[in-house]
Amino acid sequence: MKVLKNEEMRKLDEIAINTYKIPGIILMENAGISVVEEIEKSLASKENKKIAVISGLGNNGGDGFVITRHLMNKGIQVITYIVGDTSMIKGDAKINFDILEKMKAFIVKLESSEDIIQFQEDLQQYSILVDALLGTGLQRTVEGIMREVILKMNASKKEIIAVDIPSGINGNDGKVQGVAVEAKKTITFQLPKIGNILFPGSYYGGALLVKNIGIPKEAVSLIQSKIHLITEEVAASVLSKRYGDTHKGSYGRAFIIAGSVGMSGAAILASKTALRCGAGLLRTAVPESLIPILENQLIEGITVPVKEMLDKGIINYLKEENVVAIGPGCGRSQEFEEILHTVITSARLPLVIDADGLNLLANNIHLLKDLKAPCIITPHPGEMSRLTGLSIQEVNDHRLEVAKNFSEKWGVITLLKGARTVITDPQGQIFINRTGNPGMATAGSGDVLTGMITGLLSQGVEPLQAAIVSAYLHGKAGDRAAEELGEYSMLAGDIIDQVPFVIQEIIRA
Ligand SMILES: NC(=O)C1=CN([C@@H]2O[C@H](COP(=O)(O)OP(=O)(O)OC[C@H]3O[C@@H](n4cnc5c(N)ncnc54)[C@H](OP(=O)(O)O)[C@@H]3O)[C@@H](O)[C@H]2O)[C@@H](O)CC1
Ligand SMILES: Nc1ncnc2c1ncn2[C@@H]1O[C@H](COP(=O)(O)OP(=O)(O)O)[C@@H](O)[C@H]1O
Ligand SMILES: [K+]
Repeated sequence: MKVLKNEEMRKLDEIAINTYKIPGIILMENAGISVVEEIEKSLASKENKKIAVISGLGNNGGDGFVITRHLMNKGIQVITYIVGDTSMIKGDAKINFDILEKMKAFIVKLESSEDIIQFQEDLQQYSILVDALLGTGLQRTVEGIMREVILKMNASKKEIIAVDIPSGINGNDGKVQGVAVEAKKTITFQLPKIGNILFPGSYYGGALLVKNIGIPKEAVSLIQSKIHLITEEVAASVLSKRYGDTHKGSYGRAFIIAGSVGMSGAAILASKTALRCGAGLLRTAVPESLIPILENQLIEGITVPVKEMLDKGIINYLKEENVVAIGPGCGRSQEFEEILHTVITSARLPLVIDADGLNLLANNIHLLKDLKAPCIITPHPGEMSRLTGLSIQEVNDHRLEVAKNFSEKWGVITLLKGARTVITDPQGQIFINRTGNPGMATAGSGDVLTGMITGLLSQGVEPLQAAIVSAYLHGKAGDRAAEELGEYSMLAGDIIDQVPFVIQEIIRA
């Protein structure tokens, strides 16, 4: 699903209105009605049915006027607050404002500090507040009366439903422009905006619902956005049912180079996951001293000593494999550095580089120019900072751009981990993942992700798809683990335990 910037959403509205001749007021009507449906759902469980719709002067406020009208028609008690000088309302919003006046709707204007004192008192009587102050037209830091109104709405602790995007959140990047509404749910129109998806905007928005407002599919296809939200349908298109007449060889051979003394767990986690994600055959190369531990923990996989790889020739050793992953828990030994160097510059099979593999790479980033095969790197922000020389703060502040620039510069698929993992390719495409939770911020969960990507690549899944689907699957398995065990207690191994159920769920859907 495409994710839009404010300007792109405006362009889409324009195409619908100018090319497809759908009057803007119809789009506004549909937008308002779609929010009313959600208000009714929230209202069903409440005794107090009184609602406040809090509108601005733009089209987001216009949606609010439509919402008021429909709630009135349904016999629901509703009061509209308007922030600012109502003589400034124009266009479709003005038409809807005039209708409300004719309907003798209860309208309160908020223009001064005294009005705010009364507003704060009033808020206690409502069951739901509808936030229709600012949408994709947010231009600058929110100040003055508008800021006061938002602060009072938040302080009221009432359930807030946001129209399109929580007011104060920048649709282009999810950042708070001074202050923002904290909503329980947000109904966004036609397609999500970046600010609905990325943090902190996503946190402020609560549950996100995307509602169609009648813009034709063809119009959507005219918008050239390169940013996509990863959906279950994408995962389902990759994780198809297996064909009956297949065998172990049909699902490929995966090779994982991982582990060091004190970090055998990383090798085990990645390996187990690759098998759970369907790899036909798996070999894991670890330092010799770890072999007994792996043999004990991973009976389905084959374990080989790293030294044997070096003795027999790294490339020769990998010639039957379909994918090689390097890095989880491998430390920064010279042996691994040599393997990484050779694999990057000479191996002709898909490559996944994670964790210490990335730390080793950071010392010698130019090796990537000699890649002979598709490569996926899976840094967390700390590793990305080492790879790029940017600070962690800079990486986190510009997650999409940082990952995109890295992919374009080095010709790799970049999977930048964290809350809202971002995947980018050398063509400038950006995919954002919404699954997952803070319970996954636990040692080893990154190793599980590497195992997933490796398992899918072994089965011939295209590298970009493997990265996208793994991020989705990983987060979804993490969400199930959090549901069962809680975010505090879940461990990386618990994510693996959920993988079979998640895959089955996706295949059956
Ligand atoms: N046909 C369509 O296009 C459809 C659009 N739809 C809806 O329209 C929304 C976009 O509407 P929009 O473009 O009118 O902008 P909107 O979010 O209402 O904000 C503009 C107003 O806010 C003000 N303002 C800005 N920043 C401010 C600040 N920091 N602090 C204070 N004020 C600030 C700005 O004032 P000005 O800058 O002019 O002084 C102006 O008054 C979109 O999110 C969706 O809900 C749907 O109905 C579907 C059809
Ligand atoms: N708050 C969060 N929301 C969603 N996913 C998260 C969150 N915190 C961590 N994760 C995911 O957990 C994984 C952690 O990986 P990583 O930092 O490499 O851990 P480790 O090195 O311990 O294995 C990543 O896939 C990351 O996206
Ligand atoms: K809003």
